[in-house]
Amino acid sequence: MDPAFPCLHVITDARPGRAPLAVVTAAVAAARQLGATDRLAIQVRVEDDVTDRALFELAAEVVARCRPAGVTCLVNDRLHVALAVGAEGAHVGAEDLPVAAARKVLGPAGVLGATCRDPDAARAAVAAGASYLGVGPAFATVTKPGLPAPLGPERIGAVARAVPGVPIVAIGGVTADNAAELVRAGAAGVAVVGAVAGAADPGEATARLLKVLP
Ligand SMILES: Cc1ncc(COP(=O)(O)OP(=O)(O)O)c(N)n1
Ligand SMILES: Cc1ncsc1CCOP(=O)(O)O
Ligand SMILES: [Mg+2]
Repeated sequence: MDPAFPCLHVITDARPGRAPLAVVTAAVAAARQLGATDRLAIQVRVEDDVTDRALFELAAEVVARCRPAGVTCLVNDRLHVALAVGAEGAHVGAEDLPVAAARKVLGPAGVLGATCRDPDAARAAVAAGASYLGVGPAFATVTKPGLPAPLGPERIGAVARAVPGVPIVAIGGVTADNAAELVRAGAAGVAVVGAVAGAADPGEATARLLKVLP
């Protein structure tokens, strides 16, 4: 697996009342303080009713904070915005462009994540051009409604074994207290919303996660 692949994906929470840019600034600063900016990715994720213009403006500000620090920036769902802001890549799921189409839009060099929940879907997504896989929900989460039952570490490990060498990013209910269990099961890293965006001190929360990840 690529040692440079970020093991911590902090996903923005742009719901009303949240402060995504303050969280991103704190997370990048925490990673910089640990000399771990190459282990951090920021995924810009907004609710579906947010306009492309609003997402573009947010993502451009995130890239402006990530690029100088060497932090990877990914954009959720909307490939055209990822390209427009010069992000390293994007993440797609079942309601987004199919992986092969997303790869075509992104080009061969982009980082393309795909959501999977089982070994067959994982093999198909990698064959279609996914660079890494987001697998979950690992544990119960209230951040995203309507998800299937949690997979747990074992089933996330089964997905990882199906696609050797492809980074598996576990997502859903992940915290600094359960992240190491997911890595032991086979995940290359984790993605979080609430554990950082909902923390009283997002920088400290980022540091705690980086300290328990490979
Ligand atoms: C790292 C990572 N894994 C999974 C997801 C979920 O993406 P998706 O299935 O497209 O759902 P939305 O995030 O669009 O609601 C993710 N964003 N990141
Ligand atoms: C977008 C998404 N996809 C699967 S779980 C999830 C939300 C994860 O949020 P949290 O880290 O707060 O559980
Ligand atoms: Mg999506």
